[in-house]
Amino acid sequence: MLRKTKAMNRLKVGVLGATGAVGQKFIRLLADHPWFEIAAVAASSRSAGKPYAEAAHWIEPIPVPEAVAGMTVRACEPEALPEVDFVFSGMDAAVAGDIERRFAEAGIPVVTNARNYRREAHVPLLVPEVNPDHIAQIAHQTFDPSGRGFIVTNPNCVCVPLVLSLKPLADAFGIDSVVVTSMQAVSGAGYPGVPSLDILGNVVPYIGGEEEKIMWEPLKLMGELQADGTVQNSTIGIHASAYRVPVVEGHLLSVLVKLATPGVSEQDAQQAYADWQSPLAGLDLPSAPEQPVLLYDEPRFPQPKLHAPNENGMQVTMGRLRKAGLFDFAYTALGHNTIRGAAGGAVLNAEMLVAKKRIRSRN
Ligand SMILES: NC(=O)C1=CN([C@@H]2O[C@H](COP(=O)(O)OP(=O)(O)OC[C@H]3O[C@@H](n4cnc5c(N)ncnc54)[C@H](OP(=O)(O)O)[C@@H]3O)[C@@H](O)[C@H]2O)C=CC1
Ligand SMILES: N[C@@H](CC(=O)OP(=O)(O)O)C(=O)O
Repeated sequence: MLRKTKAMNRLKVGVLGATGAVGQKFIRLLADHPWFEIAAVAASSRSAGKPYAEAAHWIEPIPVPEAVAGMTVRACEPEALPEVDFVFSGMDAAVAGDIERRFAEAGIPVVTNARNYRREAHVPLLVPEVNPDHIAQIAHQTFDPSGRGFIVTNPNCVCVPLVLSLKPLADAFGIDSVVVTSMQAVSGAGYPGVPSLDILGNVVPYIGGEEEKIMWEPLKLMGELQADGTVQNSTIGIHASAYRVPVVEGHLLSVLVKLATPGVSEQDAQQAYADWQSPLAGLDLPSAPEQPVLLYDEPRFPQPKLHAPNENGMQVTMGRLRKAGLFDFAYTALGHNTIRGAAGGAVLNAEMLVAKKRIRSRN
């Protein structure tokens, strides 16, 4: 259930990569969205021309939404989606770069989950509760001289719970360094993903390319926007180790943090979480969680099975905040990887872009 918000004429959206694991999550989240209406679904030439329900190997635990099931899948080309106001992208990163650029050049805003443009100098890497000011980077993009078309990205699915859980500490005390170990759900690898013989009853201590993203993306997310539209990356030191574990949904993180302020007590740290205010409060965005970060007292919490679905999968949960020997604090954090860390994060980004009047109806 989305939050009830003020009624508006729904914007027409296209979903690129609509048949994939993330694409299906978009379809599910958008099926009853109060601001957005799915006008078109698109995927590779393997799927184009087929009814959506036939082209997609549907893995969501609800039936394919009726309004989408019979839609004909289109090619991922701007000319094939003339009626859309903007597109979401859940395309394979191997092809997303060129295709997303073509949509932006054609004047169609792209809100993407793929990794291709995250490091681009003028492309926002956005978590709206953490760096909403980075939206101003859009004005410096050169994809479309008219300024209508642009690209906004959401981060890697580990980085979302990492930066959201660090943010209250960063605002109150500053952060010197972080060591994070991620225990990542199999759904992060898409479908069919990790072979069952590799992951059942097992842990795989390597996910290709993941640690590099976890060590870099938070620096941009927590960096400072400059007048020329670039971001001066944060200088926080981050070390990451990424593990694949036999969990279906929810990436669990073990985090060690050294603060920039000495002598912070456990009570002060807890108070920082209690006092922290989301910059989204009052914006009335349909997918925004009431409480973006929830810190549990119960030492057995959070757990992926119990808490990844909190607030429709959009809340980051934390627990076991405690003093830690060589560092200042240790804690556990959890985020729903395919919702908050992927499609849901992108939908929230689009809602923020609508609220900031960066996305509008093209008619
Ligand atoms: N799974 C996750 O938790 C997360 C995934 N991501 C990113 O999201 C993206 C999608 O991931 P996921 O859904 O798991 O991947 P899938 O492999 O399940 O889906 C890929 C999608 O891309 C489409 N596609 C493939 N080739 C082309 C092409 N040449 N032209 C147009 N469309 C094409 C596929 O269409 P078709 O069905 O026709 O082949 C399909 O719709 C990736 O970039 C991934 O890195 C990011 C964060 C988390
Ligand atoms: N690598 C992530 C999913 C993913 O595709 O991430 P990214 O969007 O950063 O490439 C995982 O396995 O859980």
